[in-house]
Amino acid sequence: MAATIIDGKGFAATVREKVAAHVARLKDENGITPGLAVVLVGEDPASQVYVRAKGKQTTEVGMNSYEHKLEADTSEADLLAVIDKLNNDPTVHGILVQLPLPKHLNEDLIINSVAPAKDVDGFHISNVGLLGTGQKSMVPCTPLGCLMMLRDHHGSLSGLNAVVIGRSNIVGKPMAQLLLGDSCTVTIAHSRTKDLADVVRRADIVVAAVGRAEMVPGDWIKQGATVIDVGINRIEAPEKGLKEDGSVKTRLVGDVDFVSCSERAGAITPVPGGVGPMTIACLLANTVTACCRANGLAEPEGLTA
Ligand SMILES: NC(=O)C1=CN([C@@H]2O[C@H](COP(=O)(O)OP(=O)(O)OC[C@H]3O[C@@H](n4cnc5c(N)ncnc54)[C@H](OP(=O)(O)O)[C@@H]3O)[C@@H](O)[C@H]2O)C=CC1
Ligand SMILES: Nc1nc(=O)c2c([nH]1)NC[C@@H]1CN(c3ccc(C(=O)N[C@@H](CCC(=O)O)C(=O)O)cc3)C=[N+]21
Repeated sequence: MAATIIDGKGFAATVREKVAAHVARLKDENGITPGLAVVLVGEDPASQVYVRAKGKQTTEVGMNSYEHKLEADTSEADLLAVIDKLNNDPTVHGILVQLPLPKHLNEDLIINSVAPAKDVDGFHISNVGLLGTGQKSMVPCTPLGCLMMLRDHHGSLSGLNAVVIGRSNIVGKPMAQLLLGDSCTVTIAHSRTKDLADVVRRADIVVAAVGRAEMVPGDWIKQGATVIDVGINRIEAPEKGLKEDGSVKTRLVGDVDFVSCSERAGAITPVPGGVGPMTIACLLANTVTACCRANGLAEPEGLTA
């Protein structure tokens, strides 16, 4: 049986509609417009694409978008000063510092300088601790988007075996916390895991967040399992021909081999059009949530974990 393809792009559009409706209400009833500030240091081309997409979608749902583009050689002190200004700006409800940062900047220090209440990425140690102890927090956007799709597909996740491949602070670890919060039996696999194939074969839910193109083959997937593919990998696609500069054209693939995995899975997210669009939609959702909390107002329903 061919798997159901989980339409992340469509789901994300629904999330954005809910966000837009809540933003409209905040404006009408409270005279407040939520604002999201994105800070980009340097000129990484992939980061520029994401930041542009975030800015566009932020304004489309009726929120204010503020972009701060800083030179690649910006000093730590100057970056901290920008963040401090945003922390104290009442028109800014969410702050996102685009990662990765240039090597000379201390990523942990920068992340922890964002006011936790405005940390719409959910990366601040305070939010990490709140999530880990089951308290109300800002939840990282990518895992939140994955959780929303899983809940929508399964209803309850209680008692299911979930395997998360990858243990990064931005995807793997918070994903595992959220699945545990929904009463899955959670295994976190990583580069030192023995017999990864065996571990994955036991999973009712597989979340792949590794960063290795198509590394999960279909024969690792238990019949009927749900596969969430977080990976975004650009690979050469000679079948598409050459670019103007003579180099080979590229295409995006995930961390799972979509063709063989979709033969065994019950449901699977595609790349592109799966987790990626949900990540940005959840960023907007977190910004509205942060704005409501900052103003002591009721939060939108169904947009948090
Ligand atoms: N769709 C979206 O919105 C987003 C997509 N991404 C994508 O998700 C992927 C993962 O991102 P991120 O978490 O930041 O990546 P990291 O590089 O921070 O982490 C990768 C993880 O994969 C593990 N790993 C590496 N090789 C193997 C292997 N052979 N077998 C098992 N585990 C392995 C690493 O293990 P170890 O810890 O032992 O080194 C590590 O824990 C990337 O493709 C990224 O582009 C990321 C964020 C958002
Ligand atoms: N502070 C911070 N927070 C992040 O959330 C963050 C970050 N830094 N750095 C980079 C990663 C990556 N990330 C993606 C967001 C959207 C898509 C996305 O929309 N992808 C489209 C395709 C886009 C394309 O065509 O290139 C899709 O999968 O359909 C992908 C990846 C957020 N990240």
